[in-house]
Amino acid sequence: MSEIDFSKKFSIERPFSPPRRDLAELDAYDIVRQFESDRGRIINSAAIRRLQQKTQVFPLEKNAAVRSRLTHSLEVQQVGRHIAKEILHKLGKQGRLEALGLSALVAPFESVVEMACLMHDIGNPPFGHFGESAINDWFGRRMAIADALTPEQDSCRVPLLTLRTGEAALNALRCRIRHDLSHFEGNAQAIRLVFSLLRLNLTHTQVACILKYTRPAYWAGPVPPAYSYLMKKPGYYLAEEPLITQLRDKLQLGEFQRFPLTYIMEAADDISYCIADLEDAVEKKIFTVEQLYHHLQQEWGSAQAGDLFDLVVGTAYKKMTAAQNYRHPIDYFFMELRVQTVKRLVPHAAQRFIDNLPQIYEGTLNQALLEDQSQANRLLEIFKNVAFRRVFNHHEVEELELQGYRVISGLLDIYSPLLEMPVEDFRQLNEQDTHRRYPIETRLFHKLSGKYRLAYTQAVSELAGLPAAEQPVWEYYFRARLIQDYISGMTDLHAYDEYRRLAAAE
Ligand SMILES: Nc1nc(=O)c2ncn([C@H]3C[C@H](O)[C@@H](CO)O3)c2[nH]1
Ligand SMILES: O=P(O)(O)OP(=O)(O)OP(=O)(O)O
Ligand SMILES: [Mg+2]
Repeated sequence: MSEIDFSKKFSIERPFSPPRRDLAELDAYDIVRQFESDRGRIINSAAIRRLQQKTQVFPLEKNAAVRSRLTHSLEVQQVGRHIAKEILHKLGKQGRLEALGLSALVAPFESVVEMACLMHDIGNPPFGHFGESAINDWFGRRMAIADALTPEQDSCRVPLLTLRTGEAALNALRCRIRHDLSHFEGNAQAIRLVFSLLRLNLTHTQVACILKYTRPAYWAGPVPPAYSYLMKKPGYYLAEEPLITQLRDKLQLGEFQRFPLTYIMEAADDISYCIADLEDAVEKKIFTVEQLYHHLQQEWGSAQAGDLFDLVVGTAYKKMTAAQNYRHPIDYFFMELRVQTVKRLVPHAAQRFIDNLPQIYEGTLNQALLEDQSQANRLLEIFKNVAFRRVFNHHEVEELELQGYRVISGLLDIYSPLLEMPVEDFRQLNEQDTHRRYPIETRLFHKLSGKYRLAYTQAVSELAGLPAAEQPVWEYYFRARLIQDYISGMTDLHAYDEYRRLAAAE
C-alpha cells in the first residue's frame, strides 16, 4: 500500500497546456489560483447553464419552485462543501493534515469537491434516465449487441461495423465501438463535455473528481469483482480514453480506481436528492406533509424514541406542528428535515472517509460512503423508497417520461440520414457545408451545433496515421458520437420543441 500523500493527487496540469512546474515548487496561493481558474471555467460554461432546463424528477416542469438539475446541483455543491470542511476539520484536530500532504491544499480540496458537485450532472440528456434509455435502445437495435458477436450470427445494421471473417483485429475494434455507442451514460458524457466538446482544459484533478464510475463504455465482459461497484456503470467513452490514460498517469490512479474526492461528491448527491425529491412531490401536490410523514413511518417500521428516524423525521415533524402559527409549515418541515439530516449524515460521511482513508486514497473502496450498515444509510433508503414507490410512478410523471422517450427516439430517427451517408459524401458535406445530392442531410447537418461539429472534425483529422481499413470505422464512430452529443446536449424543452417542429406536428 502506498503512503498517503494527497499532494500527489493535486495536479495543476491541464490536458491541452504545456507541462507545468511541480506542485512542490509552488507556493500555496499559486495552487489556489489554478483551482480558482477551474471554478471560473466551470461556472461560466454553457453546460452549467443548460442544467436550468433539464429534468431532475419532473420533466418539462414550469413551476420554478420545483427543482431543475441546476438547483439540485447547487444543493449538492453545498452539501459537498460541508462534508469536505468536516473532513478537513477532523483531520486538522487530529493533527494529521501535514502528514497527509494536505496542509497547503485545504482550499483546493474544498474547491475541487464543490465544483465536481456543481458539474456532476452536466452530461445528463434531456428527460434524465429516460433520455438515456431512448439513446441506448435506439443505438442498441442498430448495433445488435445482444447477439453473440461472431461473423456468422451478426445482425448489425451498420455495414462498416458488421463483423467479417478473417478480420480479427478490425472486428475487435468494431465490437468495442458497437458497445460504446450503445452505452450512452450521463457521467461518461460529462467527461466528454469537459474534455472534448467544451475543451474547458480543467486541471486533471478537477476532471478526475467527476469520473464517478471507472468502467469504459465499450466494456463487454464481466467486471473484476473487486471493482463491481466502481464499475457499475460506464464512466467514460472510447473517444476520451487517451485523455483518461493521461489523467491516470498524472494522478497515479491505477486502472479502475476512483479519485478519492469523488466519494464525497457521490455522498453529497445521495444526501441531497432524496429529501429534495420528496419536497418537490409535496410542492407538486402528489402528497401532503402529513401523508409523507406517514409513508416514511411505514417504510422505517417501528420507530423507537431516540432512534435516527425519531431524531430526524420526528424532530422535524414535531417542530413543524408546534410552530403552525408563526412559520409556513411545509417550508419549515423540509428545512428542519434537511437540517436534521445534514447534522447527522454529513459527520457520518466524513467519518467514513477518514475511517477508510487508505482505500479511499487508493481509489479501491468498492462502495459508496453512505452505503453501509448504519442507521444513516437506512434513513436515506426510506427517503428513496418513498420517492420510488410514490413519486416516480405517479401517472403524470410516467406519462411525461413516455413522451420524453418518444421525443428522443424520434429525434434520432429524424437525424439518422446523416448516419447513412457514405464516408466520402459526409466528408464533402462537412468540408463544404453543403452537398448537392443530399438536400435533406445538408439541412439536418446545418442544425448541429458548431461546437460539436468542430469536435468531430478534430477527432477525424487525427485518424490519418491509422491503418486504412480502420479509418472509416472510426469515422463512423465519431459521426455517431456527434449525433449523440447534439441530442443529449439539448434541454428538455429544446428537444421537445425541435421534435414537434421537425415531425411537423405543430
Ligand atoms: N422521474 C424519475 N423517474 C425515475 O425513474 C427516476 N429514477 C431516479 N430519478 C431521479 C431521482 C433523483 O433526483 C435523481 C438521481 O437518482 O434522479 C428518477 N426520476
Ligand atoms: O442523478 P442521476 O440521474 O445521474 O442518477 P444517480 O442516481 O445519481 O445515478 P448515477 O450514479 O448514474 O449518477
Ligand atoms: Mg448522477
